[in-house]
Amino acid sequence: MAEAVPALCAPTVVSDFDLTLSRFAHGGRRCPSSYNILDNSKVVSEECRRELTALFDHYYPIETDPQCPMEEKLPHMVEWWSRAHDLLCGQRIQRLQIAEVVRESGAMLREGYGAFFDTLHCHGIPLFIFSAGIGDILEEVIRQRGALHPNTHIVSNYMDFGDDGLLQGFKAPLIHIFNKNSSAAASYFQQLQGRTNVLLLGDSLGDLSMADGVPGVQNVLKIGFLNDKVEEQRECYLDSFDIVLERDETLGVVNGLLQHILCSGACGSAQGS
Ligand SMILES: Nc1ccn([C@@H]2O[C@H](COP(=O)(O)O)[C@@H](O)[C@H]2O)c(=O)n1
Repeated sequence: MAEAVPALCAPTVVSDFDLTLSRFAHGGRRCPSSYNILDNSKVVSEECRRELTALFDHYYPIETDPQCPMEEKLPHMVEWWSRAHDLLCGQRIQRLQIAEVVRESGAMLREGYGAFFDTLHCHGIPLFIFSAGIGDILEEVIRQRGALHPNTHIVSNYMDFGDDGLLQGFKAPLIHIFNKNSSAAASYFQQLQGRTNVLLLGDSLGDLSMADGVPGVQNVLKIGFLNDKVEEQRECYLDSFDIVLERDETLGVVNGLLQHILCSGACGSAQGS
């Protein structure tokens, strides 16, 4: 294991999962989000899949409408997540089926994910994944790629299984695309006290608030993956993120930045700063 970089020099990484650490597209086809992995699996009936697709077709355009203010989108997002959870809970999904569902899915992490997860682990840099997806699914995606290390902490929508092993609900609080902030992550944020630099990775404007509430933070470098509706959303993304990566399916820029930061951090500590 490489030497841990002093906390003051090293950043904390706060990242979204779906379509940020996971790919948006591959070979011209869209890759599944953690919800899509479950929706498209054999543990969901055809009828339920049709209903979930209808929800996606109705709500996704609202989620990504650059003309619609966030406050107006909010009730629609709560409605989408709640209706999808109700449908999934009617499917008799077993805890033991999750690993197989992920194995049989087309889930893909962005190119360069191995270097990304390993670098953070080796240098003792906390990785906080804040996702409005399904925690059990995304955690399994990372685990199956051998990239789930103890420096990773995930806050997401985790499934609640009953004593019979069947999905009976989702644990509170419900995390949707526009409520990712300290209210859902306050206790974990306390552990980050003293780390003043944050590298924030996201693909949605809702991801911009993910590091709000980390105590004592001085610098947040915001990197945005602009995957979809690129022309319509470019201006807004450029105004909101420090770096915007258009249709970039890799973690190359992030890995390059990490190397640079770690190199300067190590130099700084050698000079006693
Ligand atoms: N029933 C649903 C609800 C949400 N989604 C998509 O999942 C993404 C999860 O959000 P992240 O914060 O992890 O990026 C979001 O972009 C929704 O479009 C879904 O597919 N089905």
